[in-house]
Amino acid sequence: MKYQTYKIQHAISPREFKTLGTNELRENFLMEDLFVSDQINLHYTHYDRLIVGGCIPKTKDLALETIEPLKAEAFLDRREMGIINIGDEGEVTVDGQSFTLANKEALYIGKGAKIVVFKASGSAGQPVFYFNSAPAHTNYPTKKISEADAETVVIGALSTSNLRKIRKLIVNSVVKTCQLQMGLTELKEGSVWNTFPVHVHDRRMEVYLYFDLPKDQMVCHFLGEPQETRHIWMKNQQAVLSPPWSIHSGAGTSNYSFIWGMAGENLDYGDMDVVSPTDMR
Ligand SMILES: O=C[C@H](O)[C@@H](O)CC(=O)C(=O)O
Ligand SMILES: [Zn+2]
Repeated sequence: MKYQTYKIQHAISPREFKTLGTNELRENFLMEDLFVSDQINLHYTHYDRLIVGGCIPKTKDLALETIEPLKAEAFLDRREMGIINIGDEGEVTVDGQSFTLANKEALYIGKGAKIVVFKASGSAGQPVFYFNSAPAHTNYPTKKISEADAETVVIGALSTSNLRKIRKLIVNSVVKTCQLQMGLTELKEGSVWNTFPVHVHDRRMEVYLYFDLPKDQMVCHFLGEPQETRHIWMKNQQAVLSPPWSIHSGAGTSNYSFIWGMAGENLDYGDMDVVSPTDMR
């Protein structure tokens, strides 16, 4: 398929992780060019087989095609998927049913959906769709999740530069999901640290997409075991993988938002092993 690309991301062990230099770290964890006009770009990861994707349907509709590694007729034959729009209002169709997604709205698509189409923007504003897909054991109904449907919490404080609002969009208290969980966190102006104090959850992998980062600003993302950390400098609209054994946290040169997505063992959002800041290395 000309407008669709995919890349395989192999799993890295903690032992191998320690030996990686800057370029190898970036190659194995950073997804730099997810969003290209009129293209669907996918990363098939070997962390819980989560697929990370992005697309900007500008001049043509982009139908999500199966990819060879799935050995499946349709992309979602054995998978579920969550889409979040980080651009202007746009439309996605699932087997002919249309869903309008405003900025920061989500769509859960259940296993077995045959045809998913990201509709061209035409002359309206430009939607930018980000999505995660994980293997699924059963079919749950496709459902749109708006901000009003989400479970929202405000945590952190301005005094510790980590005041942020977490919008849990695809979690089991909001929508039936097999293993995929997704949500969106917005840092308040003046706050730069996400997910601090840090945590790991060896039961689940995670992926972050940073967005709404002002021009020329960067996020320094931290990963690795809590006592063996590394960093990756990231630009707006780039995503980064977090193996189950890794922390996932970042500090920006301004405030920003990010989408988190997880797959793995359980659906308990709060199941995290928190690390004391003074134990970090
Ligand atoms: O396991 C959960 C994820 O790491 C995120 O939801 C954390 C987050 O959004 C935050 O603290 O800002
Ligand atoms: Zn986490």
